[in-house]
Amino acid sequence: MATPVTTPSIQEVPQGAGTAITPSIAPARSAQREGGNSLGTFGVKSGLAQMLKGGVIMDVVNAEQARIAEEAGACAVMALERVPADIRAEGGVARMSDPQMIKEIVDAVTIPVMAKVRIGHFVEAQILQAIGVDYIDESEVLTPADDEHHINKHAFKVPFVCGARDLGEALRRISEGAAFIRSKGEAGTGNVVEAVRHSRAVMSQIRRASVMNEEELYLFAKEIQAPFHLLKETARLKRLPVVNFAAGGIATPADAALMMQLGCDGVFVGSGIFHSGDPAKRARAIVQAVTHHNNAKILAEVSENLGAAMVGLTIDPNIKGGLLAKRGN
Ligand SMILES: O=C(CO)[C@H](O)[C@H](O)COP(=O)(O)O
Repeated sequence: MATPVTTPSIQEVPQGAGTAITPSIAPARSAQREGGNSLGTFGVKSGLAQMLKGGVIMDVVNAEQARIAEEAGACAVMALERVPADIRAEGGVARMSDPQMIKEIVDAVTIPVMAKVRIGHFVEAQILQAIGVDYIDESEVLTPADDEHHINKHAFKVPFVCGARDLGEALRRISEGAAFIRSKGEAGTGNVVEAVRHSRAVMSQIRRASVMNEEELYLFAKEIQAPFHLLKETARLKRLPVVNFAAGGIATPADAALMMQLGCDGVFVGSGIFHSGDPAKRARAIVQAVTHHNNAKILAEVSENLGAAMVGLTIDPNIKGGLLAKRGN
């Protein structure tokens, strides 16, 4: 398990959710696996996610890659059969990965293991919870199973991560029980522009909300289709009430540092590492870049001689595989 990086700071949680407490990550994982029933509150789930702050979460498709990620300093891995660039290139229906393959990755590392389910596919989520993954990503990278409903994430003990393009989308996911938000970006492109767009959108809407009075907040909640109580809490905190990572298209140490300087709490890197010339070196460099995101000298050092970066794609409406970020709303 990862060494805790921060102490959970969220004191107020979504209506109907449990009480925030300071969690210990290891008992939470073992209790989840043993089917314990006392760890499912929103406070615990969002508190566990706080421990990943300042870290890099890397997509891995086998135990060997998971070990490389852990040695490079990843704070967690995302276990999946195909990284987004391959899902995009190969097409077809992308589903939850084989539980056996996920279990091999869980057994290979000591850091938390995440795995993806299709949007709305609550049975895939039941399966991942049963095999003891640490976090579930209800992800637009997989083919949606339900084009109207997301999973009721309050019904699960395991914390969920969800993607968002703006503040309204982020708060709708939190109201469904997401304990961790990430930008959608445009996964599998190696192009950071959409992650920048989505993270800037969330942050500028939070800045606007933070100076509104209550009447204005009611109107803004209607405009962005966000639950009022969550918008009010976000305005008070001047940040999302859960951790907010960047994801989708991050391929270089400079991309990762850019997202951190824009105010993200950490980054996901999928295709960018294991589709590059020297995955171990790039993985270490991206971890260093996130840690030292404000130090241009260190950023220059870690950016040297990394070998080939993944080939990037221009994002246009005819992009192969379509725009993944448009899935789910
Ligand atoms: O869905 C994800 C985060 O949960 C992916 O891990 C992430 O978006 C990867 O994208 P990319 O391959 O562009 O880095």
